[in-house]
Amino acid sequence: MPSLGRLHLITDTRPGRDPLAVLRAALPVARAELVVQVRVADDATDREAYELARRVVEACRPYGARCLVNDRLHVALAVGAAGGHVGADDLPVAAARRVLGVDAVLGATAREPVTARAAVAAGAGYLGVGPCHATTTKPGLPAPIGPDGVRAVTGAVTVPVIAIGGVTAASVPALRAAGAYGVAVVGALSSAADPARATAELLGALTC
Ligand SMILES: Cc1ncc(COP(=O)(O)OP(=O)(O)O)c(N)n1
Ligand SMILES: Cc1nc(C(=O)O)sc1CCOP(=O)(O)O
Ligand SMILES: [Mg+2]
Repeated sequence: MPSLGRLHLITDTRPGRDPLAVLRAALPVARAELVVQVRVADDATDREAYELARRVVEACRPYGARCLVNDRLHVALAVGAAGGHVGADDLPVAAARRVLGVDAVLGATAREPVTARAAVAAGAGYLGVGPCHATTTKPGLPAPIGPDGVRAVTGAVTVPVIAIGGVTAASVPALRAAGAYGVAVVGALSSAADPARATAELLGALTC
């Protein structure tokens, strides 16, 4: 199985955003280093999630980039995505693993070492760890854990840790120094004036 990409782009489906335009800008720059996580609003229909995920899988294919689907694992299976991502309100990790199968990419959210170890024992292949910094993209999150919180998790597991929450190119070096394998972003690409350039900056920070 190919190694996990280091730059995870999470789709921004808030009103006025164009997640496919951001994806089309990022793909030629990041290619197989890009993982696209299709994340839709809770009140989006399965049909809407399916249509977006189908288009993302199609766009990723020529670049060797992989698509994951957040929460809705039946959509991941239906579009032939590489896998999915689950958190505390979603299917338990072991159940998600049974749904997706042994070869799928399965990510789980973990905010501290105990839940991180439990998620890995249950079958997670990578962990989404955060929020690293303050973010306005998702309400209701706990306080930011910063690079020290990321370090606590990376010290407890051997799977790749993807740092999330308020991540920018400027914050990547400290997160890498804390042991993060990669980062997941919404705003750093979706709100960028030039998403291709922002992709290059994030990648540069991730790979230096
Ligand atoms: C890479 C990554 N990390 C964490 C999350 C958050 O997942 P979750 O806690 O299930 O919250 P929702 O995204 O479903 O609102 C993520 N999606 N990706
Ligand atoms: C979807 C999500 N989950 C988070 C978590 O910490 O679990 S933070 C987040 C949003 C990340 O968006 P941005 O890059 O714009 O801060
Ligand atoms: Mg979730």
